[in-house]
Amino acid sequence: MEETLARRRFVVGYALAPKKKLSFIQPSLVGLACERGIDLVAIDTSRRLADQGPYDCVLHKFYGDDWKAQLVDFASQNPGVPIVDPPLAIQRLHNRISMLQVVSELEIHQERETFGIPSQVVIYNSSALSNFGVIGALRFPVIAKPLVADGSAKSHKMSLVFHREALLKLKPPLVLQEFVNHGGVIFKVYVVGDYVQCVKRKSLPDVSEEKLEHSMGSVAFSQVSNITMHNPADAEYYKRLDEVEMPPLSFLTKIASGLRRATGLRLFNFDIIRDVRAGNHYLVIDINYFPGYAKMPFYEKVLTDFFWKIVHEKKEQYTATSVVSNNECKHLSDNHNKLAEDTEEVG
Ligand SMILES: Nc1ncnc2c1ncn2[C@@H]1O[C@H](COP(=O)(O)OP(=O)(O)OP(=O)(O)O)[C@@H](O)[C@H]1O
Ligand SMILES: O=P(O)(O)O[C@H]1[C@H](OP(=O)(O)O)[C@@H](OP(=O)(O)O)[C@@H](O)[C@@H](O)[C@@H]1OP(=O)(O)O
Ligand SMILES: [Mg+2]
Ligand SMILES: [Mg+2]
Repeated sequence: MEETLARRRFVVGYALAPKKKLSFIQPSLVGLACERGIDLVAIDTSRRLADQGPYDCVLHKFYGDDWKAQLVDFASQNPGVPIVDPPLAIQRLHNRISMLQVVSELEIHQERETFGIPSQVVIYNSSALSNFGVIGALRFPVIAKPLVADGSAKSHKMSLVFHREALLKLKPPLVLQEFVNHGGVIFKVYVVGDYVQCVKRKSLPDVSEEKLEHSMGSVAFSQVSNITMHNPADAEYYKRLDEVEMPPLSFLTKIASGLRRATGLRLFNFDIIRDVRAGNHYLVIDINYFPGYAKMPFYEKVLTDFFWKIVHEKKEQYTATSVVSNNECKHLSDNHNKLAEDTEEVG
């Protein structure tokens, strides 16, 4: 028997929204995983999950009560198959208060660096926006963020608010979080199981006392740090960004492991900024489930290694039986390439 035929293959079933599928399921990832014996197979979310498979792992960024019930049903029938990640664990990130609560609870020992979260208050109704007892302790400017962070476009719509009066036009429920000057650079820390990688991204510029005094009302913005295409007009900024020192990886790894343990999540990133007033104090401002990994250097290898570990941890209980040779991996990758091109032409 040929060696390739004798090798056991594994199936990772994925349930992702169309946009996420397009960005994450790249031919380069599908091809590499295939070479390592792992087939990435789309789950048909219009059919019962428990009727599909067999899978060695279920990967998902998909929401709703029906989907949660499907996962529970699937888990009861396939107790050995890991679900990445459990809906209950993900849910904690859908509220910007419970999301950061977990950071405040971490106990990490690091010689030089310290970390925390910005001061913030939660506002459930409009009357609280004019209640000095509620907002009196906040220092302006503040960022108003929707309380819910469920991945909808609405949940990313924010405003930088310079003065108390400008709060009145905001629509609760929201979180008012103190804006911390951080040199216009944000660090995005990608976590994939026990792997951690940090990248620098553009952020909002610092607000000086003078600017605060002369600024009126508020400024709306959305997903500033998601810009990967550099505008040539910003050449000077990106030159400076290149030179910005990263936080020590050992420090970020400790935070990442702490968050992994506390939340039970394996796929997430967190945004962290360095307070310009105290060069070694950091603030975690956001945590995202299953972020845009395709923007992370070497994502194919990192994710393939992760899938490999997950399916091998469970290999005693395997049920999937598909057998594909390396030549077929090439076909699979080519087909995905074709699919991606077709989709691009359509879109
Ligand atoms: N407390 C803060 N102090 C300074 N800047 C902040 C603060 N909170 C947010 N920002 C800036 O606003 C941006 C958006 O905030 P945040 O990351 O909370 O939003 P998001 O929509 O959840 O982002 P993502 O696209 O990463 O999910 C940050 O990337 C950062 O540039
Ligand atoms: O769109 P991208 O692939 O870039 O990924 C973004 C991801 O969108 P998607 O899951 O719809 O793809 C966002 O998730 P939701 O909050 O909207 O759920 C959020 O995690 C962003 O932080 C990600 O960007 P990154 O932080 O990695 O730069
Ligand atoms: Mg963010
Ligand atoms: Mg976010």
